[in-house]
Amino acid sequence: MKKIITTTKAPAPIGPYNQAVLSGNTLYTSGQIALDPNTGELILDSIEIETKQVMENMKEVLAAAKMTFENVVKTSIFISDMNQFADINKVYGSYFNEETAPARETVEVANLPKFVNVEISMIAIK
Ligand SMILES: C=C(N)C(=O)O
Repeated sequence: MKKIITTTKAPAPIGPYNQAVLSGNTLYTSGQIALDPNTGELILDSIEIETKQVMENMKEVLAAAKMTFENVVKTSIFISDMNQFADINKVYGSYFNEETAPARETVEVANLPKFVNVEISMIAIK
């Protein structure tokens, strides 16, 4: 069974995808970028602020499926510049307990939608 998860508290999709899909007990989220859900504007003031907006968006997507970051088992981080790895890590890490942090990969890519600097997707289990 596939249940589409949507919330107005996170940015609306900017393409042919949903914010998240629940299959059984497993939630697959789309990648979040630093769009402000209220204005539709990008929040790119600094890499820290951008990463925080991504994580806040993701928090709302998880909440729409009645989950929290504690439910997350795997994340994928796409970044435009590996030199920003440490700053992104600092903000990202503040959302998780170090002992129970999810598995993840971080990859540098040539470009991201709307030319943002960071996009994060997650898999969570109920
Ligand atoms: C922002 C996205 N998740 C996308 O364009 O796929």
